[in-house]
Amino acid sequence: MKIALASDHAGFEYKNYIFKYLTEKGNQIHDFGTYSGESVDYPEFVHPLAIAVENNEYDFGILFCGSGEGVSITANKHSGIRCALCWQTDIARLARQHNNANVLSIPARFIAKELAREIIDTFLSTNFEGGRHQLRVDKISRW
Ligand SMILES: O=C(CO)[C@H](O)[C@H](O)[C@H](O)COP(=O)(O)O
Repeated sequence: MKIALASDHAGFEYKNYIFKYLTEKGNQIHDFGTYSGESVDYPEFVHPLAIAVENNEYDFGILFCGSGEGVSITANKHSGIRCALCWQTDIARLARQHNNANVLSIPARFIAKELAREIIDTFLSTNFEGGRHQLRVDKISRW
């Protein structure tokens, strides 16, 4: 799978951990930054990832910040992005099954790295159910 990653400083450590994990599993990963723990502004890293995912250059995007909120709010400004903030595996599963989410947001300051990994595995391995959910997803951007 082709997966794009991005974070701010608060999500930097988790992004690096997940980059290594997903690369070792055989995925093609692109890191849109940030590239250090120095304080940065998350929109600068989220917008380029969102544009690339929207252009189908990647199968999915995964974002990391302290609460997961800022990166999620930013990503969802792009009409082709459905970014889901997930702190439990069941929420990640439903984000794919019901919402066809194409970007996942991880609250790095609120969950353990191991749980983040499980959430990401669930998100990437769950398919969209379509059907009644497709009608709803279509109405998100066509209102
Ligand atoms: O956008 C956020 C808050 O909803 C993210 O959690 C950021 O990572 C956070 O705002 C960064 O805070 P900091 O005090 O500048 O490290």
